[in-house]
Amino acid sequence: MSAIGVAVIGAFGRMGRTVCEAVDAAEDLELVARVGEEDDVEALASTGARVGVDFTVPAVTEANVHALLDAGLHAVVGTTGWTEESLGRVREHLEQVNAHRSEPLGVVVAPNFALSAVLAMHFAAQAARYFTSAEVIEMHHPDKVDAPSGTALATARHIAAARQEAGLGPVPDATETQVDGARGAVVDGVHVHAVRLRGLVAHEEILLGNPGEQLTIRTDSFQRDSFMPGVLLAVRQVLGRPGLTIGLEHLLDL
Ligand SMILES: NC(=O)C1=CN([C@@H]2O[C@H](COP(=O)(O)OP(=O)(O)OC[C@H]3O[C@@H](n4cnc5c(N)ncnc54)[C@H](O)[C@@H]3O)[C@@H](O)[C@H]2O)C=CC1
Ligand SMILES: O=C(O)C1=N[C@H](C(=O)O)C[C@H](O)C1
Repeated sequence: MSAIGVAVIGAFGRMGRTVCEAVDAAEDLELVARVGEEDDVEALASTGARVGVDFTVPAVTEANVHALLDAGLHAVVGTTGWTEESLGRVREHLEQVNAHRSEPLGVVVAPNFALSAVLAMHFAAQAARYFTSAEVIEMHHPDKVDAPSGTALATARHIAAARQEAGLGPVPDATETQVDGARGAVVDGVHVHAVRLRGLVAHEEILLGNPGEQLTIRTDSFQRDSFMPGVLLAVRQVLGRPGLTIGLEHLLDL
């Protein structure tokens, strides 16, 4: 069987370079294009690429995905910054293009491709209904442009959904006076704190508290290699997953 042609968008960034190496090293994949800021994503139609992998910046990732779909490519996206609205536009675009195609296109968007992070989010959502308090602390390298991290946003939203389903009320918090920002950002009622520190890569702690006890769930990516098994899994599976898939957990049957 011939190798799957892969184009990497954001190929000269931290994640893009690591993805290029991982694709190069995989026997069933062929790296056919490295796309930088000056390159045209729609031109990928003539490169033999079947899947485009996007690790760029929040400001451009949605436009890149639309351009990939217009060029007839599947997309795997790790870039953060997605909203319900931007995901909705991709869903609509997929419906339009797939109505005219014999091989329907798929898009996988995941805030984190590391197995430890995906499991941490999953376990946190499972545990959330048993705890009165829940807070998320994400810790990253200081070159990261967005805060809080996409992973922390997703974690907080999963926790909030689990709390709501279990009928839990707001987390207890008697804070009345504070320095602005001292309690972090509040995402669907869950406080999220962002640390930026030289030496870190990508880390997250989920703190769950009850009277007299605490559960801490922690994930650490010490190297960007940690994201690669998930990225390659998504590249291989997106070919058989028409439409929009949000989160690696769906590819892991969690
Ligand atoms: N889902 C996941 O598992 C992970 C997601 N990320 C996310 O991936 C994104 C990238 O992270 P890093 O690689 O650390 O950032 P980076 O800043 O090192 O790389 C971004 C690259 O995108 C390029 N770029 C910007 N606009 C472009 C365009 N229009 N076309 C092509 N390339 C363009 C930049 O020149 C740069 O080389 C961030 O949103 C980050 O949060 C990072 C690690 C893991
Ligand atoms: O920018 C990063 O480095 C990371 N970004 C993603 C996020 O915002 O969640 C994934 C991981 O945390 C690394």
